[in-house]
Amino acid sequence: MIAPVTWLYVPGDRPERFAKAAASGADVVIIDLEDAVAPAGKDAARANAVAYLRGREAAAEPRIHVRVNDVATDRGRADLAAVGELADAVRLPKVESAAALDGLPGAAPLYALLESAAGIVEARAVAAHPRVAGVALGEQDLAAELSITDESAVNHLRLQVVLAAAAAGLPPVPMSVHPDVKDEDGLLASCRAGRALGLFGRTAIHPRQLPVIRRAFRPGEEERARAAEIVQAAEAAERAGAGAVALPDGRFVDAPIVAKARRVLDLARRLAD
Ligand SMILES: CC(C)(COP(=O)(O)OP(=O)(O)OC[C@H]1O[C@@H](n2cnc3c(N)ncnc32)[C@H](O)[C@@H]1OP(=O)(O)O)[C@@H](O)C(=O)NCCC(=O)NCCSC(=O)C[C@H](O)C(=O)O
Ligand SMILES: [Mg+2]
Repeated sequence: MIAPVTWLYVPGDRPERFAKAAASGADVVIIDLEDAVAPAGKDAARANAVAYLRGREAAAEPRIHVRVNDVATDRGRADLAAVGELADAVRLPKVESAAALDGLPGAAPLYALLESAAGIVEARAVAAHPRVAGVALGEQDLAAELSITDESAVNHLRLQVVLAAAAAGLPPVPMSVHPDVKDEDGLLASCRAGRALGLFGRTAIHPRQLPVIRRAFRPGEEERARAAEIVQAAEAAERAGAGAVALPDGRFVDAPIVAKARRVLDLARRLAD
């Protein structure tokens, strides 16, 4: 299965926006009970999320995740108890150790947000926890803690999480939010840089960011044509009963390259206009 490309946050205290988010074309909608909601709105946000999840059709698209408050707090644990059986997955903010995930109730798949120095340092152990279905960075919190303003410095942190996820056999890591919703050029450039680092897909805060993200992660024509060439050569070799695959230019390709080429073609089809 190809991992989600677009993940759209919607604040839990804006229930009139839930249906808009669900109809936005995002692969995953994340109802946020954490930082997008002011303390005074948090009880209502949880109730809104529960009501929406109870009212939706079973197995409906897109998948709906809920970001709860920090499960080290009473509020976070109460969020988890309320939405854990209803959401398709629960997103945990500010995870700083694998031990923090031990014994969490319910069976919901958990996505761990690593958004502090401690969280990044513990990325491998967190990613390897049996309850964890995916990991991601929270770059706004990280930047605040580490005073990082340069994206090339953030890349160092991103790579640590990319490696941790891959080593644990998790899906690829989606990029963190681009906070300036009007900066489409900056978003596109940043997505392409992230893609080159092995990140895949991105969380958005506004529906207008979704087409930009899809465009950034859509394989280019040259990449698609190259993948098609590899797959055609592999299929021709298979028909001929040959083990080794040679491209018309004489280069050999092996099974992982063919598998990657098939993923590129799947992605190009999925993200075609
Ligand atoms: C960023 C926003 C506050 C902007 O809101 P607003 O100024 O009201 O947007 P617009 O007027 O442009 O809205 C135009 C229409 O689009 C709909 N809309 C906007 N945003 C959303 C959305 N997220 N989901 C669904 N629909 C949305 C509006 O309803 C308008 O529709 P219409 O009236 O029919 O024209 C706002 O976009 C927003 O609140 N975004 C989400 C913020 C959020 O959830 N933040 C938490 C995640 S950030 C994070 O995770 C950081 C991380 O933790 C880290 O540390 O890095
Ligand atoms: Mg955060």
